[in-house]
Amino acid sequence: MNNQITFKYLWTLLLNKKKHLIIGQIITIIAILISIPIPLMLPALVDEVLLNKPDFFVNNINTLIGKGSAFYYIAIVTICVIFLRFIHFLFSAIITKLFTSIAKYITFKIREKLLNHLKNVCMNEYETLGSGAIAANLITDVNTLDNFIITGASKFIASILTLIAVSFVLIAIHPILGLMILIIQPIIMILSKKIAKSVGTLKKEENSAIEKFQNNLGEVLELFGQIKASNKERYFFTQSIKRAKQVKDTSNEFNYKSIAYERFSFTIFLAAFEILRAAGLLMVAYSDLSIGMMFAMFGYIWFIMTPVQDILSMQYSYAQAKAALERINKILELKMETSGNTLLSKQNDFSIELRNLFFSYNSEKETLKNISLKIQPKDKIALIGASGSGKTTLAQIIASFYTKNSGELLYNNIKIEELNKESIRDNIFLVLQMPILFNNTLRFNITMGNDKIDDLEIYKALEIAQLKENIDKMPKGLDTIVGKHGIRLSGGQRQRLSIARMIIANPKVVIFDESTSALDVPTETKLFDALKPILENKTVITIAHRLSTVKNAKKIYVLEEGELVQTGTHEELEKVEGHYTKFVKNQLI
Ligand SMILES: Nc1ncnc2c1ncn2[C@@H]1O[C@H](COP(=O)(O)OP(=O)(O)OP(=O)(O)O)[C@@H](O)[C@H]1O
Repeated sequence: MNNQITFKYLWTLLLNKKKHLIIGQIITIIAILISIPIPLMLPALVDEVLLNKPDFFVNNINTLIGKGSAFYYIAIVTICVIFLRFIHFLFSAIITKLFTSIAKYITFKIREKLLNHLKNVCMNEYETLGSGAIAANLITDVNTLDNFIITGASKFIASILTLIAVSFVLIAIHPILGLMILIIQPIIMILSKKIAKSVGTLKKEENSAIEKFQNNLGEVLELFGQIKASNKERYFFTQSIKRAKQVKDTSNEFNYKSIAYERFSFTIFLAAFEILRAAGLLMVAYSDLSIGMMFAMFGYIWFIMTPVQDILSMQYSYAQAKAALERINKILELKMETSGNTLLSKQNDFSIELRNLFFSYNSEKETLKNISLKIQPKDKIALIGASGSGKTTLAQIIASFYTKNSGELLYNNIKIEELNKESIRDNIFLVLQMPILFNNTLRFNITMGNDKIDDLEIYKALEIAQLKENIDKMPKGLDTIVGKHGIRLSGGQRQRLSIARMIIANPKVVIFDESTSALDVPTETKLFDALKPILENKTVITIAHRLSTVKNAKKIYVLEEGELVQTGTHEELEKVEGHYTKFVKNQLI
């Protein structure tokens, strides 16, 4: 799929920052050139000053500054080394700044692409992944890519260049010892990497055990009262103890083995270092390698550790990035909602018609089967049925949240496929039983962030929704923060807030999905009395379990296991023995 994020796509984004990239690479080369001679400079003085064999450094100091004592030469070279180290640091900081900005640009572009796709994804598709997985993709997986880009764009090339430059220096000083270092050192590091990998597996096992323990503990503590009430302490706490034991076992395994492996790997490195040191001494004894250059070569053994490590970790970082890309692309694979060009005007009333409509959330079960109905403008209809019969689903299909599987859905005799989805949702308001609120002010939740709506209008809506009194009592009034999901409001307050939101939105069609179930009967009656003039000119679809709420509807539809089984007025339906009469009898009981 060409919409996917591939390594090629990352490369294209990288090339958008070509200027930064080129400057970064040039500064990297300069920084490498500055750092390469550092391990060589002071050891060279062993030969030139201590063993009295003046060469490059002493000769140049003599010509440029003048002759002096051993202290004088050592001091000058030390100052130069320290100076070079600071300059190298300065360049490294610039490089980090440049490459970080490139990586952040790319990760921002990826997040932007994902969010732009997500905003147009179908609800049915969205639910296949769920908010948790999507959030993890957008945060953790994109961070993994960020890490890969920084490693790849800056460290990888720099490490290869450093290794090439050091190889030249080592082979120029002493080819045999140089080659030995260049071969043995990476082998040791590969070995340590392998050891680290097995420690990584143990760490994963420990993390998984901790996660299971944490989830179990969280649930047990949250449901402590429930567990006590059902006398199930022994069962639940035995489970928690079992999980705690798994944490003990895996942590124990990881802790001692990780320390042992770490020390083992360092010991192997030191052993190799000793072998190279011995080889160095032998080269001094049996070849033309000077003592000073031998020390310099030891310095380079430490020097190449970082670039070798960076190159080796590139493989790991690449594998991680590949896995992260696969997960990220799952978001981009979610099908987008299609939207037509025809607008459903807010000025004109419209009918809603369903013809042989089928819908399912998943392949296991059909939730709505062969639904056909027509709702005329300003109709007042009711939808009843047992719990799980598909009422909310039907309401959400009408409000165009979900996409039907087959059949037809028409607004004003225009097929949904031809209509602009935004214009449908602008005209249809679904008042839910459990409205989800933003953790923001009451004002924000009522206006949905539309600051053109003034407080006067909000208060009017609140008065109709029977919520004004409650809000007047709150010290911060409309500026009260409602908490996550509206936790600081009661269920009934949340429902009335959603009704106030509907009044402000002023749609053509209102669907009440058990939207007043948390209200007491007097408040509900007052609310619907106040709403009467507002609803008069609107199409109203009411989903309710109370007979009193549905009785006066112009038409009542009865749903049973996703099928429309009865249609008619209260009086008509009452006459035939069937689902509706059962519903009425249940109410009377
Ligand atoms: N998001 C979803 N994903 C998968 N299945 C769902 C989803 N929402 C509802 N269902 C299933 O679809 C069926 C119909 O659910 P729906 O909520 O439409 O019923 P309902 O008649 O409104 O029930 P209630 O009166 O209890 O609100 C149920 O079997 C339910 O489990």
